Amino acid sequence: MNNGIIILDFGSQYNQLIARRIREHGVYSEVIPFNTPIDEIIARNPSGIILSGGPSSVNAENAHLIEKSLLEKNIPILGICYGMQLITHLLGGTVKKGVKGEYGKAKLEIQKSNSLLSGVSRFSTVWMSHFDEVETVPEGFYVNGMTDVISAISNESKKIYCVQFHPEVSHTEEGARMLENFIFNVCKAPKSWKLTNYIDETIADIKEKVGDQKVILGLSGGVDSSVAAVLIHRAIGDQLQCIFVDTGLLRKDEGNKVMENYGEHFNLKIKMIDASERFLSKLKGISDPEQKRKAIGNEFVAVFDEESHKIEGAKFLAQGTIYPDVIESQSVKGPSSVIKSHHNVGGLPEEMGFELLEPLRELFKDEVRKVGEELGIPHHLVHRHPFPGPGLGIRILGEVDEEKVKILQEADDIFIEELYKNDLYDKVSQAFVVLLPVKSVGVMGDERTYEYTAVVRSANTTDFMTATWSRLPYEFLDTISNRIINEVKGINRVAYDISSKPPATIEWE
Ligand SMILES: Nc1ncnc2c1ncn2[C@@H]1O[C@H](COP(=O)(O)OP(=O)(O)OP(=O)(O)O)[C@@H](O)[C@H]1O
Ligand SMILES: O=c1[nH]c(=O)c2[nH+]cn([C@@H]3O[C@H](COP(=O)(O)O)[C@@H](O)[C@H]3O)c2[nH]1
Ligand SMILES: NC(=O)CC[C@H](N)C(=O)O
Ligand SMILES: [Mg+2]
Repeated sequence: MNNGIIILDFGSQYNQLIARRIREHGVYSEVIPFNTPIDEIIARNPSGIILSGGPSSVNAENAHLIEKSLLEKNIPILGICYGMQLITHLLGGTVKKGVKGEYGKAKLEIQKSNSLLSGVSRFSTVWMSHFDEVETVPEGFYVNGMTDVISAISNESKKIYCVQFHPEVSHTEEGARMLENFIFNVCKAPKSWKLTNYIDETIADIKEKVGDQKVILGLSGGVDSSVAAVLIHRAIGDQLQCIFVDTGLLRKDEGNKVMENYGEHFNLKIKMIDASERFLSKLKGISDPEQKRKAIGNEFVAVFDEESHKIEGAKFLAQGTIYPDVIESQSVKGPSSVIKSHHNVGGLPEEMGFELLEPLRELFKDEVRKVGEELGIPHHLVHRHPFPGPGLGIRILGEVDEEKVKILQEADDIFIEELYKNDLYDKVSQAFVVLLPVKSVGVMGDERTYEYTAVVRSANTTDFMTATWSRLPYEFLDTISNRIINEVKGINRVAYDISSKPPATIEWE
């Protein structure tokens, strides 16, 4: 990571965003746990270190602390929110509980500019989320800016800068400039993060690591596994064997499309396993969402395990793990409650006996897409909406059977086709149809009908943690509804989901 920017993770929700913003400037950045030993941090030779925000309070008994000596290594430091409070606390200033805290927008007034705030207007809007506040600043520090509280302080000779607001979120008007000032003016970080270099280096690494052994990979046709497959194929060609499991719960014609797009076009060796009967029989009689997810997840592991051991001499298991998956699994944010059990190959048991190969584990999703495009994967494939492992199994509410799968595939296909036709697909983050186990009365051609209800769902989001429903044009919704009701036998009513996340979730189960 030589010369990149290290972000010490104290549990803020925005850490990934900071890293992405920095990488967008061509500077490498990574998020590591706050309690990483100092030697390890120094060994990475960072150009600068950012101490993130976090839920803890510096005065609390079990506060997340670091050794003060990290602030004395002559490496530029930026403390954000909790990071500012921590620096203040460690260097002899004081932090107290605020009276009401500041949440959301606040007005920042700059009183004394510095290298971090250079070029920032005297008054600007910043975004806050804190309760504690700095009461007195450490010796040698100046107050550079105020909201209702002390909001920017620094000690320029020590190259330590602190802000109480979050420069990484877009609601902080001049936040981008501040981060840019930090990485270039203060840290003098080199612009050495280029995806083309990453591709070349990764291909060389894979070649060296794999030698003349075989690699297997679960290919879903989704973005991550497909980009991983094409990248690995570049490195080792036919030593890569892909396994594509047709769970019977995929979108219309998905199997053929995967074989065509990646088998024919990219010459990947793909073994397609038709396991639809196995999955459908395991789902018989189950209508509880969590039980369905578990049943599908277990069957997936069973099928994958059997098939992978049929491939002689396979030593490596490749996965499309990406950086957010890595950060989420190591974050300090304790265990959160289980809303849904997500399943994917990341959940494959360790005792399968393969060595892991994860060539995308340092990349964010938008970077994975760029790598895909560099490798020649067409735009519409690398910009596909995510599709969950359990597939249509969790979009058919209640018990799943073959007939319902067919009905849903047809309806979903119409929706997606129309989104592309109307140039809307890339404007929404995830769109699909859900089939309800609810029948209602309708009238078609003077005949009474009694059929299922379909719900059209489209969400806009950047991180899939929060989302709003897409404001699709009425005329467009009208087209969808007409086409689905007229063309799909079994559906006589269409509803549009206008719930945001939270409190709803994107999927219905
Ligand atoms: N039908 C399938 N056959 C083989 N492997 C699969 C299948 N479905 C999922 N997987 C494996 O599970 C992993 C996780 O799935 P996930 O949906 O998170 O990622 P993805 O499908 O690669 O990308 P995206 O997030 O764009 O859908 C995939 O990378 C793939 O290795
Ligand atoms: O690979 C996956 N395996 C799963 O089991 C799974 N469940 C939900 N999702 C996807 O996660 C995102 C957030 O979904 P929710 O708002 O419904 O929790 C959305 O993009 C969902 O499609 C899954 N992806
Ligand atoms: N967002 C933050 O980093 C908050 C810091 C600290 N927990 C506070 O409430 O002041
Ligand atoms: Mg997927």
